[in-house]
Amino acid sequence: MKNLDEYLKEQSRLCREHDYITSDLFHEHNVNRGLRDKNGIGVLTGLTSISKIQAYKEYLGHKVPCKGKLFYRGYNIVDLVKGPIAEERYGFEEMAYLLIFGELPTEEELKEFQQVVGRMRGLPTNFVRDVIMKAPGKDIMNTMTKSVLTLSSYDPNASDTSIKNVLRQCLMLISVFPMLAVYGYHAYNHYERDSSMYIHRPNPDLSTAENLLRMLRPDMKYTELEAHVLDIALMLHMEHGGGNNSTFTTRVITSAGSDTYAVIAAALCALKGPKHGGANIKVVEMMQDLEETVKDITDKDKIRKYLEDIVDKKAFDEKGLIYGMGHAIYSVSDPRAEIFKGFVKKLAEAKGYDKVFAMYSAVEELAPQVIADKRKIYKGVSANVDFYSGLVYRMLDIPLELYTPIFAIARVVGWSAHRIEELINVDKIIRPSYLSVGEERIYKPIERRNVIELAGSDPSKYRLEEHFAHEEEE
Ligand SMILES: CC(=O)SCCNC(=O)CCNC(=O)[C@H](O)C(C)(C)COP(=O)(O)OP(=O)(O)OC[C@H]1O[C@@H](n2cnc3c(N)ncnc32)[C@H](O)[C@@H]1OP(=O)(O)O
Ligand SMILES: O=C([O-])CC(=O)C(=O)O
Repeated sequence: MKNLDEYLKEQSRLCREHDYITSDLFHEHNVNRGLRDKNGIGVLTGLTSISKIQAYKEYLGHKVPCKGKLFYRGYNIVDLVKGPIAEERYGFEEMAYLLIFGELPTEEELKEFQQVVGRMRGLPTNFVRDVIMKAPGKDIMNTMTKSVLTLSSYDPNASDTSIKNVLRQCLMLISVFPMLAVYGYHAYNHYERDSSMYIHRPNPDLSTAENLLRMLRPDMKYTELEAHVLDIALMLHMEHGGGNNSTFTTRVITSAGSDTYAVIAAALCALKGPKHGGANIKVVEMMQDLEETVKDITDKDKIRKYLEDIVDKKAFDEKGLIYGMGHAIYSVSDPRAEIFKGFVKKLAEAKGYDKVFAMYSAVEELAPQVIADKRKIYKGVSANVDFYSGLVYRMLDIPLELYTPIFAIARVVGWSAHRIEELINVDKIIRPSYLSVGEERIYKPIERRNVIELAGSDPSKYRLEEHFAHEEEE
């Protein structure tokens, strides 16, 4: 009897042998891997009016990469972020109203919406004790998924997919996501890391960003600046079209008729992947590893060498990826990374993080060159939204474990809008096709499976005759 490790090693070889499909076959059958062509343009699978991403422009009859632009319900994200900053108010709730209901709210509509969200920001009796505190773990995205699925048990109308009911469920989830994330972190911090635990209740009169900091900090204190920075980060992460991995997951599972809890739990599982929202944790870990490896973080040659080692799968997690770089759609730039960079610079200066900021800037400059040297680049690579977000959270003293959950606290709004749009417009299950490139084989009884066919005999003919004989008998 082999030990489990040996068994798994051998059996994995079988998986690789039988599952490997050569790149030529994808090419031959015109299959766009990852549902995208080489230019990064996705296979068209749906229509949406929730947001628009522009990464190409027409030039002399050709599509050429351009600076990225993002629109929520037709409004440029740059203007949407600038508005609340200029008017010194929090923008997350306003953007949520816009994304879900399709128009900017009036003052009264916004106030009413804020009250609804504030009122819904409560968990069922003993939910924190009975669910969140049980089996806590470092992976807060998994903790949140568990909590979302368990919330369905407390909802007598869990499987009702009418728009009114789904809207209620979505608004409730948007409201409680900060609690699921922060309390999940406190449970982990206490039970796994032996720190003190405190559970602060949210204040219904405060914004999502303020509540998040209030519940996170032991003394419930935060500065206006900190809450506004977090609010901007939330606004930038709320929505990104129907095709991003977690939103597409939302649409796929919605199309199967599943309930809101199942759909949002699945979207969380998609978002946490290190190639998607989980990249924000990876960026910070990679930068820490860079600092430790390179020592002198002002030496650009050493930084370049480190990045080359990453792409050659010799450094960091040996996956060959420089996290926070590259995007499925954007090429020249991601507008959100640019907005982030602007205020990260100011915050870094104010908080004494100048050197760290310079290191990020160096990676931002060098990584596209290194990737272009070592990979086949068709559309260009630049910093994405996950590149600077971790540095912002670090400067806000937010623990690493909460970086991807913060992304989820924002993106649950986009998922909700897409779930509702899918329910309103489409009643077809999403079911693309896969071409089978495997051969048909004739069943062989178990006692004959290790019989070696005689030299000179044609095993396929032999099996075929046997097959027909079997059919005749029937
Ligand atoms: C919120 C978000 O989801 S934003 C994205 C967050 N993810 C990350 O930051 C992880 C790092 N980045 C990546 O893994 C990728 O850039 C993705 C998954 C985002 C997009 O991947 P793709 O669509 O395949 O990118 P693209 O088509 O531009 O890739 C072209 C080539 O550059 C490589 N490449 C792209 N980004 C990177 C990167 N960050 N590091 C190393 N190589 C990269 C690809 O592997 C590919 O090379 P290959 O054809 O030799 O395998
Ligand atoms: O669109 C994508 O592929 C990734 C994503 O969610 C984002 O950039 O916000």
